[in-house]
Amino acid sequence: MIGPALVVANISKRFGGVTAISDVSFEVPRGCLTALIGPNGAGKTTLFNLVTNLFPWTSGDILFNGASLKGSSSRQIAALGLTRTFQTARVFPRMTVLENVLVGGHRHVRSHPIAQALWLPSARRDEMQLQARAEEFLELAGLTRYCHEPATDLPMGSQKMLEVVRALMTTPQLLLLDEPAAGLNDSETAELAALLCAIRDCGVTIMLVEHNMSLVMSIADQVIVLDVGCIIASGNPKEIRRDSRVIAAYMGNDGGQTCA
Ligand SMILES: Nc1ncnc2c1ncn2[C@@H]1O[C@H](COP(=O)(O)OP(=O)(O)OP(=O)(O)O)[C@@H](O)[C@H]1O
Repeated sequence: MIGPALVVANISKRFGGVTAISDVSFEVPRGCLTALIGPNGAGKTTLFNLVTNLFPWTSGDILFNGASLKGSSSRQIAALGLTRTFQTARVFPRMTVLENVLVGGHRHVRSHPIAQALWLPSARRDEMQLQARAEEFLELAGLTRYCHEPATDLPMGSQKMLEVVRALMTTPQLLLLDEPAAGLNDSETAELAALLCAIRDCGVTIMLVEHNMSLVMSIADQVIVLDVGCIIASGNPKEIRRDSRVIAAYMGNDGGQTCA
């Protein structure tokens, strides 16, 4: 596949009198890690919600692999290979870590439902392949030792990693991660950074919304900065770090965020 993975073209979104996104255009290059940053209320999550069609946009278009996502349901978008995680970790309680990961892969089981119900060899083969893939991803994320633990017993950082691993089981082409480092300590953040780089290096395109600037600046290939629904800057981390509009936007924010 050639061309950008995602094209956002002149997208606007209004909620009543509030313009949350105003004529925003950008491209997400294939195989790269793009970070979407901006002060609180800039419109980052709204943009993710538009890409995954949680609600319709007011004008413009969003193309995934060259085709418009307009009118597609969230389920159809997921089937195209676009997977997202949410700000708060959503692990399934009463399931182990491994079971949580397996849930993410069941859409890809090819055996016939009757073969699955009767536990025929084709179904057993599918399940074994799925489990092998899940174990591989858990190892990549350093979660193997928790495999058979209840997922809710994991520390928050590991639950966030688990969510990313479960998303990987859907074989995404584009992974949208909403604040994956929120609530993580420094060593958990470093583990997450390593996991995201490994995923990107496997060819998966990643787009993340993130407030942790040192994480963004250390792993992003491209950074897009939103402020009050508009793009105020885009470029590589080096360019963004010294952009006066970005510095001004963050200096005016009370959240104590710095663009270091
Ligand atoms: N469902 C909604 N109904 C009305 N207004 C909304 C809705 N969702 C978002 N908004 C408004 O859109 C603007 C952008 O919000 P959004 O949550 O996208 O910002 P954000 O950059 O993700 O912020 P944060 O970093 O705090 O999560 C805000 O003014 C917000 O109040």
